[in-house]
Amino acid sequence: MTRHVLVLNVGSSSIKYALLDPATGHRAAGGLVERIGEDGGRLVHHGPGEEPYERPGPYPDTESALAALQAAFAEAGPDLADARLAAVGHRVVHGGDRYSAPVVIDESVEQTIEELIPLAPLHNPPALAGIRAARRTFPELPHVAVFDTAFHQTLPPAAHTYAVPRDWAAELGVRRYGFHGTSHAYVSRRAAALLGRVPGEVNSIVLHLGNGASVTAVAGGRSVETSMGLTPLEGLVMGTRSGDVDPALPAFLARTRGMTAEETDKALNTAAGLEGLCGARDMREVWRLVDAGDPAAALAIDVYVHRIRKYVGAYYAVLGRVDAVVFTAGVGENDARTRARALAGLERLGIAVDAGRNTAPGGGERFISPKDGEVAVLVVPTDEEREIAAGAVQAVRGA
Ligand SMILES: Nc1ncnc2c1ncn2[C@@H]1O[C@H](COP(=O)(O)OP(=O)(O)O)[C@@H](O)[C@H]1O
Ligand SMILES: CC(=O)OP(=O)(O)O
Ligand SMILES: [Mg+2]
Repeated sequence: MTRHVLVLNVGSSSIKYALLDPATGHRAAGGLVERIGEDGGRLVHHGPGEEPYERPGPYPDTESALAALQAAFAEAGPDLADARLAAVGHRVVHGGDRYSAPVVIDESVEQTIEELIPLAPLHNPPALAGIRAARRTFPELPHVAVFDTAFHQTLPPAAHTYAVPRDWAAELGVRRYGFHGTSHAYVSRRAAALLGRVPGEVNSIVLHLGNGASVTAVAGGRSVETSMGLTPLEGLVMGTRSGDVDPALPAFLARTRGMTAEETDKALNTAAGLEGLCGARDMREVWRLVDAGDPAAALAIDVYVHRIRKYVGAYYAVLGRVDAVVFTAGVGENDARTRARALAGLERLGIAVDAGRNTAPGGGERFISPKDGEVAVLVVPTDEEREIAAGAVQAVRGA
């Protein structure tokens, strides 16, 4: 085997992982440890065998989950020694304004990730726990952090500055950072390739619609505007996050319901979005409710697609010229109904979805705009793991 990278995406209760060859993108294995620290913990590993290798937990913590992952490789393959690991690549959501590229992890990088916890309370603590545990599990390997924020370090000041007292920015780092950058970078590059052009010539609007969701305006390969801000709460409607609300809302809730800042923050992150509107966070479930005649679910879809359409129009204005609108992540890649609804009525902007192409079976990279469409509308499956693996190798070479 050529040299591989083990990519870890450690979330609050799960670890997604992949073993891949950064040169070709070939995935030798991958899997998921879910419900870490809860009942019903489970590991599912896809190795060389036909059948997935599954092991029930419990997995009380990140360390035990990583041990299970090592055991899965040992028992179901491929052999990690044969993979001649070049590095372990870690997804880290918040890198502040310190990192615009992947970085080899040392004590000071760990410390920065820790200092940024207040800005990404849901995401940075598990990532840091994962880094610490993985460095103990694989002490001989270089570990590289690849940040969601890095691609957005090109945002111009007019886009990343909030109109608030300026000492908040200087003393506290209050500004827009943007997230999902690894996905936006990869997907915008693939979109340029599908148009047969170099990234520097292409303007695109990338819609990353997963559990978390964000939209980025990419001008000539650089992020110039994005919907997430100081934290991954701002912008689009998400599975459990509100996206944009009036900034006066927390004060209003404090006065009327006595809710603390912490309580409001938690509610807006975990009990809002689709979940808050209709009791379901999974888009497939939301559509099931719509089809069963549930008016709350129908409204949830209306709010979700209205928000997307509003951002597409705004980012059209930011870019001036748009070559492609690109859908990616779980909803963007799989949900033709949401795609069609989100871009409905934008024909005057040259943006249209062809019904036949949009609903044609089969995944992969594809055009869903009409043949003579002015703006290309594309579906590009994201591959954050491949982008992280490539970034890890680049950082190790540069170190
Ligand atoms: N076939 C599908 N139709 C509609 N939504 C889908 C489909 N498959 C996955 N999704 C949605 O994608 C979302 C998860 O996206 P994903 O990119 O996997 O999220 P994350 O990586 O943030 O956990 C869920 O809301 C899920 O319902
Ligand atoms: C930053 C972010 O929202 O990530 P995720 O979509 O994985 O929650
Ligand atoms: Mg995701």
